[in-house]
Amino acid sequence: MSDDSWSVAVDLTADFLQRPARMSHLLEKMPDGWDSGKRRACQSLLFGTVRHIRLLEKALDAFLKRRPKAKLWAALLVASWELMDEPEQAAKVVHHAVSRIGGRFSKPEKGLANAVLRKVAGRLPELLEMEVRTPADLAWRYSHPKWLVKRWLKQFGLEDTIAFLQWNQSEAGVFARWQRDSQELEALSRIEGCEGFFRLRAGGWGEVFSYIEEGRLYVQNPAASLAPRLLLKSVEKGRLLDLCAAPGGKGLLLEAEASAGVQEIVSVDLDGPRFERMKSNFTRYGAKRLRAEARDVMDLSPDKLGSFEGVLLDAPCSNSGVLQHKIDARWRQTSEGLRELESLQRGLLEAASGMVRDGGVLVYSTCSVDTAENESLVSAFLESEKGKHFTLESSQVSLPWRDARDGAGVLLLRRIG
Ligand SMILES: C[S@@+](CC[C@H](N)C(=O)[O-])C[C@H]1O[C@@H](n2cnc3c(N)ncnc32)[C@H](O)[C@@H]1O
Repeated sequence: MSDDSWSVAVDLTADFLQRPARMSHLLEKMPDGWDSGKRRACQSLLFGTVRHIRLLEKALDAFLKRRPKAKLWAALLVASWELMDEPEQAAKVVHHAVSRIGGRFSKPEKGLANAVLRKVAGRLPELLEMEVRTPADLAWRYSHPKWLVKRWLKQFGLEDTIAFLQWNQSEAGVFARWQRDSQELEALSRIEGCEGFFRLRAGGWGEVFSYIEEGRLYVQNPAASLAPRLLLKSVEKGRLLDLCAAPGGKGLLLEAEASAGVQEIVSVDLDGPRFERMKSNFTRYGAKRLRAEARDVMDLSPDKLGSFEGVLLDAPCSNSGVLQHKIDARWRQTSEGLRELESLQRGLLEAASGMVRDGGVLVYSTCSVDTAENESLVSAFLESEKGKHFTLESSQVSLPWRDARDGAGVLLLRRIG
């Protein structure tokens, strides 16, 4: 690993500690001229450190009277992640980290790093082997906010919550689906139980890259198929409405799998960069039946767009089902923010319901595993003035630790009058 990759990983970790920004935004700060090897090395250090941040902090805090200034603290965290990742290389890791720290910080700071990292190398295996059960212990062991752990303990119980936390801490796989002209590739292996989806083998990017660029292969988690496929089971002809659609992943699946009787799919999202990305995805993937409309779902009415046989609402959510690959998201949530989200989801569901024609179906979906954002939200809608025209026909939940794919909630409602 180059000193550059290490040093930039330290700077980006310090940035993250100051404000838990999205990882994708932090990665944009890597120097332009870097080759893929340097990028990969830096990203892997940053992701490992951020994913395990509370555990690494706990290991270090035990040997420090107070935390040092931000950049040195970040350097110690990155080095501690390396110790956790490669325990058998501890002596080498400490040696490299101390010499890099010596190149950036003062002599006493180098001395401090040397003393602390040697102790951390011994402490980390002990922490990893500890049996943890309380919300506070689970929170540091698996690096999640305590309030989220408590919430999940209430909903899933101890065993499943631990399995969920462990899932979030494991490295995310990459999955893909052929949009058109599928072919057998070494880099892609079939996934049992999820028709049409493939797992990308480690080191396989080189082989698939051109297919993605040409608009043939779409990177997508198998859980993303649940909502569009449930909708398509109920609609064989007419028009479909794809709400909260950008960047267009579920819309593209609708386009690829809808029967010939479906003439048009209207994909709606707010104007902005995500909408533009959706439009260019539709062009790149040659999606002829998809029409992108920049609109606010709250302002939709059948007067403008007509009504639809099938409506898919993929509501913005807490992302609790995709924390394995959105490793920063857990730190950007608050319980207050969740309540605001639930109220937005309720508003969007009510607005979406107005677009379904008599006898038609509405699929509500999120990438959250929380009942409050899925089943409970839909139950409350069914009790409301608008909801009394609908009945719940089916619902599915994808639980990552059980189903080995992203989490999701998918509920199908039918308009009965
Ligand atoms: C879960 S993402 C959608 C992912 C998308 N369905 C896909 O499969 O690629 C939620 C989307 O909701 C959109 N959104 C949020 N509020 C909206 C509103 N009032 N009107 C339209 N779109 C909205 C966001 O811009 C975001 O793109």
